[in-house]
Amino acid sequence: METVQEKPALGLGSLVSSLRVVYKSGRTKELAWRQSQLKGLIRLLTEKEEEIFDVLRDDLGKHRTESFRDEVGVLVKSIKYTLQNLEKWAVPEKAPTPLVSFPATALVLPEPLGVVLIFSCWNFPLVLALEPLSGALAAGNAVVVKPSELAPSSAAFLAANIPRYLDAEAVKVVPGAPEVGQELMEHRWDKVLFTGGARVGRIIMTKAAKHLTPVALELGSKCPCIVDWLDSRRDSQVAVNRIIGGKWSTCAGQACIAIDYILVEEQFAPILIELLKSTLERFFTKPEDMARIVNERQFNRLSGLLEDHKVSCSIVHGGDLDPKTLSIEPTILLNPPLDSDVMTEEIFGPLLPIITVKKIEDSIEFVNSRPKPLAIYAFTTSEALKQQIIKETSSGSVTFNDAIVQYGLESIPFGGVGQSGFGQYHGKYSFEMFSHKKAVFRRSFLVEFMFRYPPWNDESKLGLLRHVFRYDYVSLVLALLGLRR
Ligand SMILES: NC(=O)C1=CN([C@@H]2O[C@H](COP(=O)(O)OP(=O)(O)OC[C@H]3O[C@@H](n4cnc5c(N)ncnc54)[C@H](O)[C@@H]3O)[C@@H](O)[C@H]2O)C=CC1
Ligand SMILES: CCCCCC(=O)O
Repeated sequence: METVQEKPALGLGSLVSSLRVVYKSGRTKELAWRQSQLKGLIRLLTEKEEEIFDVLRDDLGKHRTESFRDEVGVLVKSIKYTLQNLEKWAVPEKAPTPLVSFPATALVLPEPLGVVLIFSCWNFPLVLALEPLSGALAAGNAVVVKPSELAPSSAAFLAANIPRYLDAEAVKVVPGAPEVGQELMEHRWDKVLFTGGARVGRIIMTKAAKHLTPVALELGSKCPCIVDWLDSRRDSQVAVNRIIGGKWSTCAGQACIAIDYILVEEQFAPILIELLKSTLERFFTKPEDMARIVNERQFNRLSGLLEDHKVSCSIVHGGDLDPKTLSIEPTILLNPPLDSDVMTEEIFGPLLPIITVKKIEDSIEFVNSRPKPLAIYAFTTSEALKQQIIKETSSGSVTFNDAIVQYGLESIPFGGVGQSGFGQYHGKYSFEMFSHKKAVFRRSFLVEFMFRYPPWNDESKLGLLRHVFRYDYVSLVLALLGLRR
């Protein structure tokens, strides 16, 4: 039988082995342990709030208010929701049993997977590590978290504080370069959750295949925002507020569920652009009102998207870039070429192309002609258009008349579909992502249906089986009494 040869480790093999020993002790399975870990996370987030604001400012230039909204606040709310519901989620579900197995009982028992690995991304370095971590702990696993090296202050914060607030033997933070991630993937895990780009996602899947390790991939995409004409001036302003919130106000658009581009009927584009411009001027009055670009590589990638002359000619607002501060002002493009990189690659930054269509319904074909996105947004009061979008498009989620805030719902799953990823988490979905649903079936010796066994010497057993599988109790009893075949 082929054995997977583990390559020489960066000393991580002993880390994985130690976690398996801790998991085998059984303590992570205890409900009290799980609850204590969740309470530890809440303490970490509340007691260290100021330090968290500092590291998010260091890594991404996020204002403390934005950091509370998108990371600390949303995390504490989510973990409290898990704590409130964990006991209920952990209870086995009873399942009905068929007549053929009478008498019997069946249930579905959630059990932890074992030792799991979480890769988080740099743009929301706390929430993308601790949201899945909370689910893995709630499910009773031992966990390794590999934060991104592109948010070094946040990674260092997690490495220093997770052992102080959680069970340091059962929860490990392994910061470091991609090579550390490569090395971690040489080992067998009971589940890997990867958040990041498709390029690395493929590497993760390839390495996981050696050990048949189940993987969840939370990847990126181009999230469209369909903007229908809104009769009310107030609704139009609210829509523009929320479009800005779903783009520039959330990590400067460096978000997997940020609005990537807008689709709008051509006659309404000028009105929309003017409203966007006036609102941007009110929202962003000083540099710290918007996060910066994470690093020079991403800055150069984004400025490269504007270098194409046909694209730069399509700029109708913004376009200023400052390599010294890695900041790019909110930029709006009107009908850049559809074959340009800005319309074919995930933007993941503060550039917003507006594409005009003849009829708003044409947006659906436009969206469907591209890979399935993580999120679709549509601002409309037309129920018909909403139903058409729900029925005729496919995406990780669809949000009407807002953007990005769907991330804050613990009650609905978060995750991609198709090339935007697979595996869903948040709330109970996080618990389920890191649980195995074990079927438990109990039979009695009391009743034995001999007609389930050979010798098949006549058709009578077939007749009885027919009655049993049809739940035809009367025919079964009459047949057993010899009064019917
Ligand atoms: N679906 C979601 O929840 C999210 C998706 N994303 C997506 O992530 C992308 C941005 O992330 P990127 O800068 O591409 O990060 P990345 O994909 O390069 O890195 C992500 C993580 O993988 C690790 N890593 C990098 N190379 C590795 C390797 N060869 N082996 C093992 N681990 C490795 C990194 O250290 C980091 O922890 C965008 O496409 C964005 O849409 C970002 C945030 C959330
Ligand atoms: C608001 C928090 C969003 C986190 C996931 C993302 O869009 O990258």
